[in-house]
Amino acid sequence: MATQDLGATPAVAVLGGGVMGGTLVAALRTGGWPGDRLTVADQDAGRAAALADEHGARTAGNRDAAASADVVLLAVKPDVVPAVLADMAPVLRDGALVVSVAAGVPLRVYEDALPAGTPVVRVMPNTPALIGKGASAIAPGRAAGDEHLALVERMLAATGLVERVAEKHLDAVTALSGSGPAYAFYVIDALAEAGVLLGLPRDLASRLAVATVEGAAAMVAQTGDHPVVLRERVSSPGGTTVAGVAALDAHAVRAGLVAGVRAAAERSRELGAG
Ligand SMILES: NC(=O)C1=CN([C@@H]2O[C@H](COP(=O)(O)OP(=O)(O)OC[C@H]3O[C@@H](n4cnc5c(N)ncnc54)[C@H](OP(=O)(O)O)[C@@H]3O)[C@@H](O)[C@H]2O)C=CC1
Ligand SMILES: O=C(O)[C@@H]1CCC=N1
Repeated sequence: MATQDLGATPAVAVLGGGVMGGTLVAALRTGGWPGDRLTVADQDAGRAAALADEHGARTAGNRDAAASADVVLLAVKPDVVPAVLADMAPVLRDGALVVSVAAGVPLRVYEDALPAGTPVVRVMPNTPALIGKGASAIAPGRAAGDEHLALVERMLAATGLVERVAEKHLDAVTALSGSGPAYAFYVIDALAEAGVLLGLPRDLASRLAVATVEGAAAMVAQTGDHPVVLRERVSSPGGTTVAGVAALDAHAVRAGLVAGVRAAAERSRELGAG
């Protein structure tokens, strides 16, 4: 199989212009990817056109987009992946890289459907990628080398943290950071609602909840201290925080979060089973 010139700016086709496809198109453009090296396809042509217009990209159908791309980025739902692969396999350029963000779908599904030797990289991003605060993990298929991982990292340069992992970790990554923003939004909403319950104006409660979660996350990142150590520093003996944390424990909030992440990982495995 020929090798694409991955050193220049490869032509990228994004198949699926929904939440994550749109996020990645925006991140590519923010990272300096030229609009004329981006093609967007979606089964809803109007959605593809709106996304392409917003970012100065082109549109095409799945097949045409894939046929002219050096990198085909799949951002369709997991159950749609097999049909999209079957459609694009005959037209894929020699050496083209296939990247997919679909939750759960194993690398072997792509490798079995595409021409032998096609390099495939799975990515599990999350929605804060839109503002450069994302957390993504990338895992290579059998034919994907360091140059392909480096290219995917280049594509994700404007999204935030990118970690290389083995595929066996992707269900856990999906459950933790892929779905994770939803848990954080859930916590922020609950904290703000509790403030309202205690009589704070809603907008004030919301600003305090957001700043508190943002500040706590930044403190873990910047100090490198373990969250337990930082929690102890907030907790004066006999004070308000130990009373609050004891109530969280009594309501099994920690166990609930662990159960939530485990349930999401299980669902990721189910999605992969087809
Ligand atoms: N949202 C997130 O936070 C994350 C999502 N992902 C993954 O990203 C993928 C997309 O998810 P998300 O963006 O949320 O979903 P969306 O439903 O927002 O986007 C999927 C898009 O693909 C379109 N589509 C459906 N069938 C086809 C087809 N055959 N060819 C081209 N486009 C098609 C859909 O159109 P229509 O709506 O008409 O069906 C829709 O516009 C999933 O595999 C998911 O696992 C990964 C990490 C995080
Ligand atoms: O909910 C989902 O299935 C996708 C994958 C991770 C985040 N959203």
